[in-house]
Amino acid sequence: MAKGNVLKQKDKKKKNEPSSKSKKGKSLSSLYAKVDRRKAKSISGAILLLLSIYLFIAFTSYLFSWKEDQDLIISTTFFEFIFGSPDIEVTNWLGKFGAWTAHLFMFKWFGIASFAFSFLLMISGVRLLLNIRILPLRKTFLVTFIGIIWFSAFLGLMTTRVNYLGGSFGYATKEWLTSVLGVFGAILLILVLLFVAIVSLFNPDFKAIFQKYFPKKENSDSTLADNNSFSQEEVIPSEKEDDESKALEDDFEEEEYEVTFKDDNLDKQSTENTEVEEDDTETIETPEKEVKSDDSFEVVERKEEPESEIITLKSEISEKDPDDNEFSIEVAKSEKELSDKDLNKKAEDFGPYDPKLDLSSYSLPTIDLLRKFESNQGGVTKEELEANKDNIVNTLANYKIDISKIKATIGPTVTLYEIVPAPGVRISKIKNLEDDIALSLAALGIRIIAPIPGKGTIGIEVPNSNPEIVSMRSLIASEKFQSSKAELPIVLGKTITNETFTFDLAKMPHLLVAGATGQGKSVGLNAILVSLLYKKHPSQVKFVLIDPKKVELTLFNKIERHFLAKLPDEEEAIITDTSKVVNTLNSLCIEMDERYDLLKSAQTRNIIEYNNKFIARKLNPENGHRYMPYIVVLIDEFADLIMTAGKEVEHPIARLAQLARAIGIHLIVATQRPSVNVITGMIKANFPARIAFRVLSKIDSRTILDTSGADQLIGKGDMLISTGNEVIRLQCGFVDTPEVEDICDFIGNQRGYPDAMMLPEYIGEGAEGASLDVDDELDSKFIEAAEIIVTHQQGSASLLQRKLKLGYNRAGRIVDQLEAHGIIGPFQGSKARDVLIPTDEALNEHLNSRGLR
Ligand SMILES: Nc1ncnc2c1ncn2[C@@H]1O[C@H](COP(=O)(O)OP(=O)(O)OP(=O)(O)O)[C@@H](O)[C@H]1O
Repeated sequence: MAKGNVLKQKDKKKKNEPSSKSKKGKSLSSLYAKVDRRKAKSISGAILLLLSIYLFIAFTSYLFSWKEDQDLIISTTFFEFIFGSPDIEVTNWLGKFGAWTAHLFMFKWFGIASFAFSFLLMISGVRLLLNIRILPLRKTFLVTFIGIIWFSAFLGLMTTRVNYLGGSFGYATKEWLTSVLGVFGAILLILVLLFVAIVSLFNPDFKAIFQKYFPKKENSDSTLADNNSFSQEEVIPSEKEDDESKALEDDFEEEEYEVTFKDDNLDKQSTENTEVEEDDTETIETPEKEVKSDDSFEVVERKEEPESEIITLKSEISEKDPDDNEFSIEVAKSEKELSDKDLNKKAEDFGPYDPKLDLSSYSLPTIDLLRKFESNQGGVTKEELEANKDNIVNTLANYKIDISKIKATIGPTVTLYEIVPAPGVRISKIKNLEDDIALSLAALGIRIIAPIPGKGTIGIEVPNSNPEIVSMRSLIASEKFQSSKAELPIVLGKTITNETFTFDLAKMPHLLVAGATGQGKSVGLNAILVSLLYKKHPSQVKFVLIDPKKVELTLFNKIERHFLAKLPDEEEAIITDTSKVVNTLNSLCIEMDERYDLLKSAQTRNIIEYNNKFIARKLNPENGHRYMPYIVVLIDEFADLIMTAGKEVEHPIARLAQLARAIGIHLIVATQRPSVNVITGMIKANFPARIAFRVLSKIDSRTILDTSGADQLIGKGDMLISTGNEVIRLQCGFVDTPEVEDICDFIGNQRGYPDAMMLPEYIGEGAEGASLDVDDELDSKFIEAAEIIVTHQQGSASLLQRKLKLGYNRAGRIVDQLEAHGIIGPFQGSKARDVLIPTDEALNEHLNSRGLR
């Protein structure tokens, strides 16, 4: 900040105090700003809605009244018609203006397609007035405008003169098109345009549609349908094949591509074999041919062993046509090429996996949800600077410390006076005078940094008498944050040299936050969450929020379906109950272990490499691979947890803190009471990055930062952050509860996932159901699980996890129970277990005979 800007008039000062009295004024002004914005939105929304209704009625009425009104409108000008003789009587329900508007839209412009304008006004109005998002606006406008033009042109073709069907536009288009292309050509062009528009806007799967309405005979199954398919769903039925190939080769990539180009093989095979058919009628293996001629044979083969069938086909071709060497070689060649080239081509054709696709219309919160603090710019007057400087110099002079230079850097809440001592002055001498200097400056929160690392000067931080609020808005809008390429970018505040302070949580990799009550800890935590919400898509990061105080984080409930993760079967995503905290932390440990397994099987070292590989479609989801969002675990009031659950909490936290960095789980642990029995050695050792708001004693400061200083902060967001090697003083960005609420509303009102992200299930030792065993009570989902296993003929726990949305442990237990009841075979290493019951009917009988139903 330029010095000129900083030196503010004293009379402005009072307004800048964020607390108590002035807080009221501030929140009022921001309230006005908000109310004004809302008002403007509501008013324009209401106007659009009314316009929409007006147009709709005018257009509808026009359909009945156009004959009577048209003469009146055409025979005169607009002004004469509207303002001229009151004797002119129109039939339109909305009078002259209604008649004229409808005439304009329906007759002069686009005909009956003009109704779409009313529709567009309606969805815009509802969006502004009620903040309800019926449809994505941009796409709807695009589609509707194209639709209007097309319809008008299409209906124009049907008419012989200008009328309300296609309007003048439709008629003119028809005239021109028919003169250029003739009637038939014009119709053809219009239909082609429709097709092009549909394909480019919606890209429908014509094959699927065709199959839906003209299903193949039960036997023809997937031969042709699968030709182009590479989607995850469609690969699912072939799980059994996967399992077999798993046994052969652990390499998931190859497996995936086998599934992929298998289909193309069939395609190619079919064309090639059709040629065979011409030459040699003996080659009955032609898939297409077989579909037609011998359905049952083909189906059995295809359903159960499509892959091995391909192999059979290959060998049969080469074996059965030994004379036709040329032809055989051709087949072999093309297959080799497929196995190498198609592999890459498929991935290229299909494009990389896009984790955001499920919520592709998601938009990041807009900056206007955050408040401006323009009228609250704090600052330091020249007199204040002079007075402080004189005080420092005099105090030091009293102790016979000479200084050769002094320089002031003004920050948002603190001014840093940098002193260059005269030669021969011992630094420790100045440091020891900390309290005396503070006394003579009559200010709280003096901090002496002797020396400032890397500068060779001694710093004395003196709080400004009129601290400035650092608005979250200014931080989020800062270029530094916006251009940040960090995985988990966080903007926390401004340094005392007024630089925006950003960091990457993924690199920290965990944060310990401490501060006495009322010093800005909750605001700081909100600032961290808000930073992530302003940068990340719901598919990229999930929060686990633990809030024993029960009130601090409730606002974030609204973004449950977008950003939160929770235990299965839990109603509330935000955890307030200590016993559930233990389960959640242990569940996170399970998630961590699972992620490590996945990383290992993908031969990657960390989440970034893993996700990149997944995005490049080199990992097969059928083998349990999935895109991994980062998980940020935020624990507010850690002391409470340690007091109630002790080691039970400490142990999983220490484990996560030690191991979770590579797999994208990051902890933020906050506490009011930074005593050694809360922040134990084990916790401390694993949290190199620590934040301290003001604490009450030097001891507390040492407990958190390993150095004093936090006890001398001035509160209200004044903080120190230690990243292991240096301690930086920051003024934390201020984000108020209504702002957080607005942001959560903004996100919550958008389309979300069906549910919060499910963490793996963890059942603690003493918890209900822990003793559930094969011999004991069956799991409530046992029957459902058995049915799924038998229907899919695949005995795998991951299938159950997916289909029944179960945690890892519970699915594992159900699998054990299924084995005990003879429904699936024993564990076979990497291969899926055998399913011992062939059909649903057999399963029914089996369950009945054992009295399980
Ligand atoms: N960064 C900031 N800038 C300006 N004022 C702040 C800032 N942070 C906090 N404050 C002021 O301090 C008050 C208390 O902050 P906050 O609620 O975050 O404290 P806390 O440490 O979380 O307290 P507790 O632990 O009791 O919840 C806020 O209402 C606000 O007026």
